[in-house]
Parts: sequence; C-alpha cells; structure tokens
Amino acid sequence: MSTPLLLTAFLALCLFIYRRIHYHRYIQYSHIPQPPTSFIFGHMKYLHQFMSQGPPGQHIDLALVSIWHSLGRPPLFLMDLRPVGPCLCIVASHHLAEQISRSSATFPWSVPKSYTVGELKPLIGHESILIKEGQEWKDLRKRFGVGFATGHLMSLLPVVTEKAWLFMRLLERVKDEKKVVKLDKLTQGLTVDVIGEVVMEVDVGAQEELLAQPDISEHAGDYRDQELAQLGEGDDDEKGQLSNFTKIYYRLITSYSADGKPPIDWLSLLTKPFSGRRRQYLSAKVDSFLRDFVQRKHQEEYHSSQSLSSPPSTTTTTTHNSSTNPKSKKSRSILSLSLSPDQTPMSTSPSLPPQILTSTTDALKTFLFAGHDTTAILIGWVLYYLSICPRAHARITSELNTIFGEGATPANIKRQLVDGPEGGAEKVNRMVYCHAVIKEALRLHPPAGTARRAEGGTGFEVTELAGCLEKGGQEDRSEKDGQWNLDGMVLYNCATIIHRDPSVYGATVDEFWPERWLSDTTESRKEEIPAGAWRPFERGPRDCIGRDLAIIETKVVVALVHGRYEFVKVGLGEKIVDEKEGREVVDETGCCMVKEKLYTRRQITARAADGMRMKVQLAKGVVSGGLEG
Ligand code: HEM
Repeated sequence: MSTPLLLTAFLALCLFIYRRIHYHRYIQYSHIPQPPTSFIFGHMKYLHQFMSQGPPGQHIDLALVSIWHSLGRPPLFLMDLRPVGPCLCIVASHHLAEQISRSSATFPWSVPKSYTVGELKPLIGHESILIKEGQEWKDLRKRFGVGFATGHLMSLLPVVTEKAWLFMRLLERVKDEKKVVKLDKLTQGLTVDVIGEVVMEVDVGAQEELLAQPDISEHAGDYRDQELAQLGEGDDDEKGQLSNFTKIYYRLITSYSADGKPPIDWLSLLTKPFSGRRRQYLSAKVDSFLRDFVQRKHQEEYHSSQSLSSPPSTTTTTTHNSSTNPKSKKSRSILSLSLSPDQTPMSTSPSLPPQILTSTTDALKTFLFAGHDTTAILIGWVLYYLSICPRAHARITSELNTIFGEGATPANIKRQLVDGPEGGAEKVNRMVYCHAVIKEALRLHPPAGTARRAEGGTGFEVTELAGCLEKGGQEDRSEKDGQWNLDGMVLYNCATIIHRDPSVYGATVDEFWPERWLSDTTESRKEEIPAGAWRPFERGPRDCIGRDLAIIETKVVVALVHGRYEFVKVGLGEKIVDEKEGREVVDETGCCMVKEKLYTRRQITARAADGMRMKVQLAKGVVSGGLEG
C-alpha cells in the first residue's frame, strides 16, 4: 500500500477514534449535570482534585459531597471515569434514589445491581443473595427472610447478650491495661461472634481469640502479619478449625486493602478486578469450610428429624445443641430455618442438592461479610458520638435508668435482657432515644450503599419532582427539576450526599442531632424528614435483610456498656480540653468541640479512618470492681 494511502487510512482512523471519544465524553450523557469534562481524562482529574483536597485517604463519598456542592447541588451528576472505571451517575436526590430502589413495571424488584458488585464474589460467592436477580433472588430472600424476622431475632436476645458480655470482658481488659485500642477491632470480634451464633449457631470464638492474645492494643499485629502456611494446619478439633476459619476469613477481608493497593468499596469504583492467587486461596478455604459445615448441619438435622429412636448425632459440629440431645431442642439458627422443609422442600433428602448446597454456603458467606463489618462500624460511631456529646449522653443515661432501673449494674442489665424473650424485647423496644442515636450515626456515616444498572436500551427514566424547595422555601429548585434517561450507566445512590441534603435536614444537616428522629414534636429542631431521605440500609425490595439484627445488637451493647465505661477518643476526633478550666469545650449544639474531625475511609465499607482509636476507662462515679458485681 502506498504511503499517501496509509497516511489517509491513519488519519481516517484517528478521526474515527476522536469522534468516538468526543461522542462518549461530550454527547452521550450531556443531558446529565456534570463538572467540566476533559477529553482524555473525563472527570478523573476533577475527582482527584477533590480527593486530594480532603484529609488523607478520605472516602470517595466525602469528595462527592464537595463536588455536589460545587455543582450547585443538582439532583444527580455524572462522574465519567472511563476507561479506568465506569461512567457513574451519582444520585443525590432522595426522590430519584427512591425511583431506583422501588419496584416498577420494568423492574419488579427494583433496578438490578451493577456489575461492579461482582468484585465481591471471592467474599460472598457467585450465588449470593446480594448479587442474584429475578426469581432466583426472590427465592433466596424468602428462604432466609424468616430467620431475619424481628420476632425471631428478638427471641435470640440471650445469645446476642452473651456475646456482648464477652465484648464487656474485652473492654474491661482495655480499661485495666490503659492502652489505646482500635475499637473497630473489638467491635468486629463481637459482630463476627454474633453472626456465627445467629446464623449458624456456632461459637466462632473471634472475641475469645482476642482475649487470648497477649496484646490487643493498637500496636498489636493482626492476622495479616501471620504466614499463610501457619493457618489451617494441624487443627483437627472443631474449636481449632473455627479459630483458623476466623483468621482466614479476616485475611480474606483485609486482602481488599492489602499491599498499599487502593481499597474498594461496595461501589468498587476505581479498582480493577484483583484476582491474585492469595485471595483465591483464601476464598477457596472459606468456601470449603462453610460447605462442609452446611453439609454436616444438614445431616445432623436430617437424622434427628428422621427417627426419634435413632441414637444421638455423632457429628463433630459444636453447636448450641450438640452438647445436649439434638432432639430435645430444635435449632433456631437462620441456617436451620432456611433448610427446613417449609423453606427448602428439597432438603428432605439425606444429602443436599448441589445447587442448594452452593446457594446456602454463599448465603452464609454473605451474611458474615454484610453483617459483621457494617454493624461493627455502627457500634463504633454510636459509642463515639455518645462520648463527645454530653447532651446525648445524658439523655441515654436517663432512658436506661428508666428502663433498667437507676444504678443498675451491667450484670443486672444483662439479666434483664436475657430474662425471657418477652422481657428483654420489651426493654429493647423502649430504647427510643438510643434508636434515634443509631439513626443519626447512620445518617452521618452510612457504612454501605448500593450501585445499580439498567441495561442500555431499557429506557429507564427518573423524574425529579417539581417544586422542591429549600428549607423555609427560600430557594426555588424547580429549574433543576427534570427527567433523565439513565439506562446503561452505573447508578450510585449516594446515601452520604442524600443524608447531608440541607433542603431536607435544614440548618442542622452537619450536626449530630438525634432529636430530629423523635416523634416528640416539642423538639425545637425537628424536621419533616421524608422516609426516602434516610437510607443507610437502602430501601425497596432489595433493602438490607439484617437491619433489625444490627439495631438490636447495637442497643444491647449500649445498654450494657453505657453506665460502666467512658470512651475517650484519641487522635482524630479527640475532644478539645480547656487547659485553664480543665474541662472539655462544648459548643452550642451540646457536643464537644474536637481537635480534628474524624472522617471515613474505604475498606470495602466506609469505616472510621483510624479504626476508632480509643482509650476506655471507668465512667465517673463507677466504683471499680468486677463485671459480675
Ligand atoms: C449497620 C449495619 C448494616 C448496614 C448499614 C447495612 C447496609 C446494607 C445496604 C446498604 C444494603 C444494600 C446493598 C446493595 O444494594 O448492594 C444491604 C443489603 C444486605 N444486607 Fe445489610 N447492612 C447492615 C447489616 C446487615 C446484617 C447484620 C446482615 C446479616 C446478617 C446484612 C445482610 C445483608 C444482605 C444479605 C443484603 C442483601 C439483601 C438483598 O439483596 O436482598 N446486613 N445492607
């Protein structure tokens, strides 16, 4: 071919590529509000600029909040991260978020999950309820829903309380050692233990593991520091296997932020799939342990249901009931309920069909993952806010005194919580102010979110309702109202932005103000808050199945620890103390002023940047003495 011809072909190719890029960058989504677009970098440079303006390693949501403000708070905006990441539509209006998460004629179970959630497959499996769609998802939700019903969870209060008591023992030790700990590590131990009991009825022993460590302070090494070869070897008994399982599971989770690589979040934003051998290895180990467990559990249930006269089960599984005759007490774990013939008719055969075995194993992985980290983060924030907000602290104290009795010791409160499901449940339900604190902590720091995607060509459209007014009716936002076709894009319902919308939350949007959630209308700052503007558990058919468990668990922890300990934040979020007065400085909102704001980072979920570094000491007025007193 001659040179001019080659040159012409080359120029034609360049023109073609230029026009393609030009179309994708400037035309394809030009109907969506967006920041200035770079021909080469899309919005990556813009995002980077906002990321680097914030504190080191801040969660991307915090940068998105700033970008949203810089754009004049549109109901949605575009973040074109191609070719490194997806073309993201950030949904900032609760009206629009609702249209994505609710049932519609096109999507009866809401807009499908985005492909980006696929990054979590090593953790949650391919058949996970979190990623399945259509009838397959619906069947899974029905099978497991019964175990997550509030009534059933309340009946498990004694189990949750026992695990929270171990958490108290950990706090007791931290208090005695007077060292700084990363509270997240302890709360994670607690939540893993609770999930183990509630879902599988096994003692995973995560907190016992921590108690057995010579050092649990912030400087202690974690499971990441141990060699892989040390794990999973030489432990033939159940306890050893469970302990190894916990370690391996932690390593799998932390592999998402290991080696200085950028961590991912639920959105899996900028990270390319990381299919390292190490993660595959850990994932396979977790899978094999749980698969084996489900099979044994099924066998155990099958044999006990088959014949009353058959000898007691000889399996090695250490469950609540295996120490006693399995026939004498029916297992109430979420796993057992899901395997009952009512929920899974195929489970009446001696061995589980492969499909049920896989979906059940993946469900366990999902519950472990989705249930422990988020709840651990929530407990950390609740304890933190109570420690820096004397106003909220005083109200909780008064609420607990009313419910459990003035001056009730932790041991006494524990007895009241486990004293029959009705008694405990009634008390937990009365923790109304605590509920408001939980809601407010989740409003300010939602640990997780949802990413959805309607296939291109489905014509999926959202409409911003007309007449959205700023609080007090001062700013008419109607010029921003409109209709947008969003198919083909990754849709991110950004709870962090939605929860910080001044047009919903008014002047107190950035304040910790639990009173806004009380139905008591005498509260001066109470706002009219639409249900869709609070969505830490997301909403619609695909909302969080474990919401009640997380709330019950957090309430039990608050009831037990509040009166006995004082949590003292160290470093980020530490209180300013007036040297002359020797007192903390309280601002007009009734909360203490802090030296440097505590913020979130990404590690799959959004967690406190420093792991919630705290010191724990006895609360003022508590006389030292053992827990059992
Ligand atoms: C504070 C605690 C929690 C928060 C903030 C939270 C948040 C969320 C969010 C935002 C979703 C939607 C995810 C998506 O659309 O991709 C979700 C779904 C889910 N969560 Fe939670 N969660 C919490 C606790 C739990 C617990 C304790 C469990 C179980 C033990 C759990 C199990 C699940 C499952 C299975 C789903 C998928 C539901 C479905 O698709 O049908 N979560 N959660």
